[in-house]
Amino acid sequence: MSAMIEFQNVSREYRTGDHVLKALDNLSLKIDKGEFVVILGPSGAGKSTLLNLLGGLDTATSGKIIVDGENIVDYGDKALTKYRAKSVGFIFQFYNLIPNLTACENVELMKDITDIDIYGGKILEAVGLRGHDNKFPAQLSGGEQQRVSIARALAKEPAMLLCDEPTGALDSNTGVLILSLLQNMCHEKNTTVVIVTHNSKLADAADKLIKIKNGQIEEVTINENPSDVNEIKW
Ligand SMILES: Nc1ncnc2c1ncn2[C@@H]1O[C@H](COP(=O)(O)OP(=O)(O)OP(=O)(O)O)[C@@H](O)[C@H]1O
Repeated sequence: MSAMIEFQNVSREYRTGDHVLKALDNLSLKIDKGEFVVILGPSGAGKSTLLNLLGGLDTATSGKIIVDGENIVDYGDKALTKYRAKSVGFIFQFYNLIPNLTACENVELMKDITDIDIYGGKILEAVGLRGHDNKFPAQLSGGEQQRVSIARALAKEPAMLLCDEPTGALDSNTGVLILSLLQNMCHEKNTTVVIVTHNSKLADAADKLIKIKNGQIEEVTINENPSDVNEIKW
């Protein structure tokens, strides 16, 4: 497998007065195309910072982030916007749904940035939201809104899906349904999936487990026989 993503000596510093906090400290890692990657680490370790840098939502202080052969740290605003729109699907805890569009319309919005046919109702059904197509975000629960945002991220079939605690607001059955969908995207569409979580049980399902501590890599484990998400005892 080719290394689709490579962090080379990446640091992200935050300065407050004389104090410099290194959210990421000279971190290097590789992620292959189509890998199901789980990132674990204590609170404040730098997990979200890593995901934000990879998604082009934040800029590294130093180092290179190579994606498909290009260093995205060098991208200007226009190239970054295109990168985020075309290559990356975000599944974050904030939903960012458009309030005056229905669930189905929120998903089908992705038609504007992709060439693939998108049938909102079908994707909503896959995330367990059959029959909710015509509801507006305010008529849905927090977990349902999160599933609409997940459906929206899946709809554009991006090369990579970046997920920050994707099941945080969901009950355990729905959480497994979503994780299973993500694992299937990896296996069937060769999507690279990177999940930041506090749930260490997900480690068994990962092709690659990356543990982060104090902005640095603590351990990388390759799992030769990852479990199916549905087989894990949650
Ligand atoms: N905008 C910011 N300004 C200053 N410090 C920040 C900023 N964003 C993050 N940090 C600091 O960077 C460090 C890493 O934060 P990050 O959010 O990446 O951690 P995390 O591993 O995702 O934590 P959690 O599991 O609690 O979400 C923390 O010490 C945090 O306080």
